[in-house]
Amino acid sequence: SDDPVWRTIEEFSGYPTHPTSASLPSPSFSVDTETLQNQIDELATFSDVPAPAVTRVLYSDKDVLARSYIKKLMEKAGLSIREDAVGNIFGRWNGKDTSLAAVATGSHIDAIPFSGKYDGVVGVLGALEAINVLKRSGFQPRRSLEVIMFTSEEPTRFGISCLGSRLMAGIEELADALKGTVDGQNISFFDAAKSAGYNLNHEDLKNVFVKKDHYSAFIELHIEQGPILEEEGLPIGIVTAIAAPASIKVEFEGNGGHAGAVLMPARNDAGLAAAELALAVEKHVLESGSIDTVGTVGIIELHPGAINSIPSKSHIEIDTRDIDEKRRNNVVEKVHQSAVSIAEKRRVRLSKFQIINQDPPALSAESIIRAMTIAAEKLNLSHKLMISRAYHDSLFMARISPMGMIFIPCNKGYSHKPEEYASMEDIANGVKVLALTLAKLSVD
Ligand SMILES: NC(=O)N[C@@H](O)C(=O)O
Ligand SMILES: [Mn+2]
Ligand SMILES: [Mn+2]
Repeated sequence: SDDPVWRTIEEFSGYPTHPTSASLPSPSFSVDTETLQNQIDELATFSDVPAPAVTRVLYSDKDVLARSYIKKLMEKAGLSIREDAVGNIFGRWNGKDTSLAAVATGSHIDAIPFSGKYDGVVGVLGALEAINVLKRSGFQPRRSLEVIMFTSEEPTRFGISCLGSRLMAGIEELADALKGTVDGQNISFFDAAKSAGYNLNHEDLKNVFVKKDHYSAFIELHIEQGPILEEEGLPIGIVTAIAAPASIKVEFEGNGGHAGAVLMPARNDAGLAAAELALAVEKHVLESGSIDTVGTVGIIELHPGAINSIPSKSHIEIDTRDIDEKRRNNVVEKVHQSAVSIAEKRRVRLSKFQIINQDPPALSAESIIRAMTIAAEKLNLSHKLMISRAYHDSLFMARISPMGMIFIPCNKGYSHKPEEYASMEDIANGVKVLALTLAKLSVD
């Protein structure tokens, strides 16, 4: 064919994609943008808050509705559907040689409180459309292609990020920790899962573990969640590494007391200890010597939470990241020292300093970076190599499979807020690069 994309697919698959019989209309390598936009908009309606914001928390009623919606779309795409014990959902398109390890792609649909409708969603609905694009083109994969909707990439309900992909990566500690894990309403992980239709007990968690060579490759399409691609007018980002996230839960306890009657010298205010620690996080991050080090205190809760009562207990959750694991660990250590010295100085008890996760960064596989680069070039889409400062399920899929990520621009780099937005033109470009990359990797 004279069409560069076809030539590429023919090259990839080693056989003509254009069915020779004159009867079949020649297909076009195009994304059904209207349907895809409708799907993104419809999925956003499964939310616990009114539009344009989206809140969709793990195993909530809206999450269950959204999961059924995804399964319906997988069925429509002609995929065979499987769900594991914690609700990771798999849609498979069998290749010509099902004995070969499959190529997987996917992302998440859970959304933190008051966020947008593109984070993760583009990587799930876009993956399904990439499959549809290849099917419409008459392409037949050699390796099977599998779309994965990961359970709970966001840490909202149980404070654990990438819960589904961590378990797939076989992280035993997490399986153990889930035994005693409860959410803010004291509902256990297992009870929450049961309420969403996942009747599992602790023993079942190991069945979620995936063997190292189960997949030959994993690719995730995602909005950049930063401003670079938009600022540089580039449609495609090829991710080379994902920064290393860590999260910490800290609690201080003091005597509390009456806001009027207790004089300042007699106080040991757990609230002020929390405030001081939050500023210490910022100080340690700013002193790391690198712009790549970030730190956020996204949660501070005070008990009893009354204006005229001195806080007797404070609960703080800290998120710190860096592409340099050692530098990130230094920050974690310094934050720990600050928590201890603040507790001493303010005569409060440091009742909890719990490191929830302290993950290493992940590198993309050269082979997949090459396949994504070729795909972008064949599609005449300018692109750049870049790192991801946000974490993704890819961070853990990299432990069991060669990994790669495709970024598309998003409005002003906004994310985790209702103003999050990616144009359908940019999404369609991402879907095409993903489709071509999947085609290539499925015949490798
Ligand atoms: N991609 C993304 O937003 N992941 C988040 O959970 C994060 O905090 O990085
Ligand atoms: Mn997110
Ligand atoms: Mn995401």
